[in-house]
Amino acid sequence: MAISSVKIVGSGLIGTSIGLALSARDIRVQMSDLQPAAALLAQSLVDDDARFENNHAFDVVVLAVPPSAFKDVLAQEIELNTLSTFVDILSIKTKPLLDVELFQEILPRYVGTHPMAGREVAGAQSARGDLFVGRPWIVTSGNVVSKKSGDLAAELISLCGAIAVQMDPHEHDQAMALISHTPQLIASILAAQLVGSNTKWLGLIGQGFKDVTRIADSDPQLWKEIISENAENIVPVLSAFRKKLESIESELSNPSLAQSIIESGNAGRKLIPGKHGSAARTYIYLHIVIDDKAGQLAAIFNDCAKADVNIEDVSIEHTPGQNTGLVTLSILDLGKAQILEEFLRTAGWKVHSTSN
Ligand SMILES: NC(=O)C1=CN([C@@H]2O[C@H](COP(=O)(O)OP(=O)(O)OC[C@H]3O[C@@H](n4cnc5c(N)ncnc54)[C@H](O)[C@@H]3O)[C@@H](O)[C@H]2O)C=CC1
Ligand SMILES: O=C(O)C(=O)Cc1ccc(O)cc1
Repeated sequence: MAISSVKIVGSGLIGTSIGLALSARDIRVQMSDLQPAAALLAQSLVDDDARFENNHAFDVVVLAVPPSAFKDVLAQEIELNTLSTFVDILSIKTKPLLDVELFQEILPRYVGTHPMAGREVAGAQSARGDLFVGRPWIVTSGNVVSKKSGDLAAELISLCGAIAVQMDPHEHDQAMALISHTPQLIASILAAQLVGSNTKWLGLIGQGFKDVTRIADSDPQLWKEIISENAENIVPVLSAFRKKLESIESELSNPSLAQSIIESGNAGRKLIPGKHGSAARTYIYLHIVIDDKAGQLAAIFNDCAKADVNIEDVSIEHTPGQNTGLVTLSILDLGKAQILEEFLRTAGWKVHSTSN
């Protein structure tokens, strides 16, 4: 392993999550931030015992700041770290590259990246060491990067448990417009429709609305930067969306049109890859009705281990006050799912299977 120490500039959600992941793999980490309180909190969470000399040569310096702070932080860190590899994790890639290109001499030591994992809540207090596990982590720097720096960035991504995906910066920004930035805008606009609406109706809101609008809780200060800096790529996606809305507006009373809208959505959802960013998979779901008492979940997992069947995912539905709950296990292999279903049924569980 080549990385032994890392400096992380920006002790917020992403910087601290990277720090936690690295520290768990015995990498020494220094957290830093414009706000001393943020840096102190992050350092306590990540690696309270870390002590570095003033002129310590970090293997990697991670720039985990908002886009607006990027250029100044980069200039400052280049001065301080004459040998380090620099890795940024900004959500946009074309504009920051122009800033990096002002420092031609560091291009071989500079790797632009973007972890495709995050949360709608900011700050070190929201960080999670497992945030990146199994997630794609885009790398947008190409041939100009030295082998050493490329390898260090790849190692950092791997230590965080993520999967590196190579991409051109322009293509990255176009892709983000479709899969991240326009959805953020639409979720925000949808949630904003609630403002001033009937409070009795608000009390009826269920999980569907919450699922679709979770990211409407995102940080306006960060997103004003991401959206405005990628406006060029977002506008065509938004226009196509607007045209679609206009085309269906006058015809919604037509049941077959309404059906085709929902069917197109079903088709789009099926295209979303499953675990590890691979192609969409077909899962077998085992639904287990459980009694509302302590230890049920542990007992199910215990039986899964006894049956030697790998569980890809698990979800729990439970209504407070109701004396039953529903645990759903996702299994990839049909044969294994059948073995587990039989095993659990014999062990006394109420099991029902479905597939997607
Ligand atoms: N929030 C998310 O889900 C994701 C965010 N990103 C990117 O990560 C970067 C950071 O975002 P978050 O961690 O969510 O934000 P955050 O607000 O949680 O953390 C940013 C931190 O940077 C610090 N900072 C600001 N200016 C600074 C400066 N000049 N010097 C040192 N520190 C400075 C702030 O004080 C704050 O602690 C952004 O560029 C964002 O695009 C990437 C993937 C996901
Ligand atoms: O909260 C979520 O699910 C996200 O998808 C967060 C996110 C925000 C910004 C990014 O650049 C990448 C991921």
